Amino acid sequence: MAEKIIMLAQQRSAAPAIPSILETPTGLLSDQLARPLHDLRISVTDRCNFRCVYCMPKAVFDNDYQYLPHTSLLSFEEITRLARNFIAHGVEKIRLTGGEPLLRKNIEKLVGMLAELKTVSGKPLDLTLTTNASLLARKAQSLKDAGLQRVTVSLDAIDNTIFQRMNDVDFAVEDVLNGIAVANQVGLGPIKINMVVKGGMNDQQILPMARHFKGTPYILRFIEYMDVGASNGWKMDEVVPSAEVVRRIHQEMPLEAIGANYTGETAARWRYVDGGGEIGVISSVTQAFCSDCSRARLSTEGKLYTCLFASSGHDLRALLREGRSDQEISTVLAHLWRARGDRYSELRTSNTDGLQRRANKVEMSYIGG
Ligand SMILES: Nc1nc2c(ncn2[C@@H]2O[C@H](COP(=O)(O)OP(=O)(O)OP(=O)(O)O)[C@@H](O)[C@H]2O)c(=O)[nH]1
Ligand SMILES: C[S@@+](CC[C@H](N)C(=O)[O-])C[C@H]1O[C@@H](n2cnc3c(N)ncnc32)[C@H](O)[C@@H]1O
Ligand code: SF4
Ligand code: SF4
Repeated sequence: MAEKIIMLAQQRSAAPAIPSILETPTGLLSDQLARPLHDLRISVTDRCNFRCVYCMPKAVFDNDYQYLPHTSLLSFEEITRLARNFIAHGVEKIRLTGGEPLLRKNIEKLVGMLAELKTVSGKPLDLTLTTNASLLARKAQSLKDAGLQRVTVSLDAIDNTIFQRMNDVDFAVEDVLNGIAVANQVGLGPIKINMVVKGGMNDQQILPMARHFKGTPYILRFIEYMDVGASNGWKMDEVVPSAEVVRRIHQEMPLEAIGANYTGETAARWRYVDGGGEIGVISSVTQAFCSDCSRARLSTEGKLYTCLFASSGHDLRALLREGRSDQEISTVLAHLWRARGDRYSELRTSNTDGLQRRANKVEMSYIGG
């Protein structure tokens, strides 16, 4: 397979109409929908110590669940080598995720290795990590020292009973808040707080969460519950549209829309009219943002996925372990990105029933959220 892709890419790049990737001045790529490759999300483990009902429900992720064996995982050296190849094609942001990334042993070492890489234009990477914060208070300082720039923390409720119902392992809100405070103190900000809103589970927490974080340095973002993977039993009627989230908050704490920080940002931004800071809404179900999607995902075992909702990936680990050169790996990446036409969420909007039947969508804990 890899052989075929390399040959195909070489044939293509030999044709006069398509410049070879080595001739591309900045190494920047564009896919079938003219989207650049800008953001690489790396899943460093498929394991987690939470069992969030919308992500790793206990009924599926039980004691018999087969996680990947350690030998399947990419080593830190392999991750860094692939990251360098992605960066050569224009990646400027790397997010470490999972599963719970802070469960990966010596994660600080990987952060240190990635922090040394520079973008094509010579700037430092935007190096960040998404975490449930269970180990954040303990690790924040060493992550900062290793070169991590910022963190995003998931928190689905400010009410302890509701939060514990969401994480399903009795983890306390107070401990997440402590992790956030320590991360902020050591300089891992600006910190974003991600809340997945699942209708009937935690939507009554929209206002309490907004009240809690208003006027703090933290940016709260509400995420529409998505049909990722095949185990969360997703139903459209459990999605609370972002427009409803904004309506509820605006009624009590007036909001106004503000522009995006950058093209392809997942969140639409709103600020409090009274100067109390900003919130974001991530409307991947009701207002899909595929048209600007510049995100590639590297799974725990080294497969490249060009969409969060893909059912298969491309085995980059095999290339590494077969002893391929950086030039060959780079050629494969270029070929795969140029062939990319994914826009699952946009298609879902127009055909929910049909897409629900897509088989074997990968789990978010495996591909990285
Ligand atoms: N459908 C879809 N959802 C996504 C995608 N990327 C992120 N999300 C959702 O948005 C959530 C927030 O993602 P983050 O990684 O915090 O967002 P981000 O926009 O990369 O964050 P910043 O770097 O801080 O701007 C994720 O947990 C997913 O639920 C995507 O490519 N497609
Ligand atoms: C998969 S987790 C991995 C990182 C870390 N364990 C955490 O929870 O922050 C990354 C993000 O994906 C989000 N997520 C997981 N399942 C989701 C779903 N079905 N719909 C929307 N967001 C989801 C989580 O809320 C979290 O913010
Ligand atoms: S959302 Fe994050 S914390 Fe929750 S189960 Fe998934 S990987 Fe774990
Ligand atoms: S559904 Fe796929 S193409 Fe659309 S924004 Fe998400 S990852 Fe990107």
